[in-house]
Amino acid sequence: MSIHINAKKGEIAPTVLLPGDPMRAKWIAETYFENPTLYNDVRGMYGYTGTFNGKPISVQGTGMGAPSIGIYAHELINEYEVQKLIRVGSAGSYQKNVKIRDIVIAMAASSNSSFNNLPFHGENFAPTAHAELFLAAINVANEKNIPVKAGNILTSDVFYQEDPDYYKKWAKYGVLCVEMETAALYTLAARFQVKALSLLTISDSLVTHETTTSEERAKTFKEMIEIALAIS
Ligand SMILES: O=P(O)(O)O[C@H]1O[C@H](CO)[C@@H](O)[C@H]1O
Ligand SMILES: O=c1cc[nH]c(=O)[nH]1
Repeated sequence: MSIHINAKKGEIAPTVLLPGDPMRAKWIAETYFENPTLYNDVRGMYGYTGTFNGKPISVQGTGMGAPSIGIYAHELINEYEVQKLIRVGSAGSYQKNVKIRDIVIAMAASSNSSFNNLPFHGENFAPTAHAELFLAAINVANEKNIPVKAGNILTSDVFYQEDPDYYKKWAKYGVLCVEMETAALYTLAARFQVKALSLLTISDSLVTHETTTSEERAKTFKEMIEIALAIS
């Protein structure tokens, strides 16, 4: 057992899918896993292990923001020897051509979070996807005819920005969308030499102010989960 996960050693698979929402973890386990077993309910942050096509796989809710995913990723890697961490999240679009329901694969994660500033003392570490996982995800998307966009994203500590135009400075540099965890995940994966990738589905747009219903989100999350499972 670790501080935030009450699983025994060996109960978590070497590959873990990481949604922010613990209810999405439950949905993924119950929809896609064979024989899912709940291994964690500490703080309601559900974690399940099952198999997919006979291969062990886990899914663990991470909560929202860099500090929260930082705790779960750290414990999964260091206490449970997880080797492959695949975030399956939602994000807000920063570009006109990144539309709601689109899937974005995060090549890199810019950030306004202090998560990376603290260890690097103000110098800049560039958090990037694991190249092998990134290429595998692009190949699966092509094989399955699932359109995806890939590029730089923003990991933000703030969901409700005071300035409604805040997004524009990032958009100008080609940043595709905003979410709240990937930079921390990629940095920890680099630190502990494991593989990480973030797959994101656009749930709303900062540009057009469109949003998706929960039903629509579940439907498009399906394609993102299909990619994640295929590279797991
Ligand atoms: O849908 P999830 O994975 O939680 O991701 C996004 O949604 C949350 C904000 O609503 C943040 O965690 C953000 O990163
Ligand atoms: O962090 C997030 C996630 C979805 N939509 C946003 O606007 N921000």
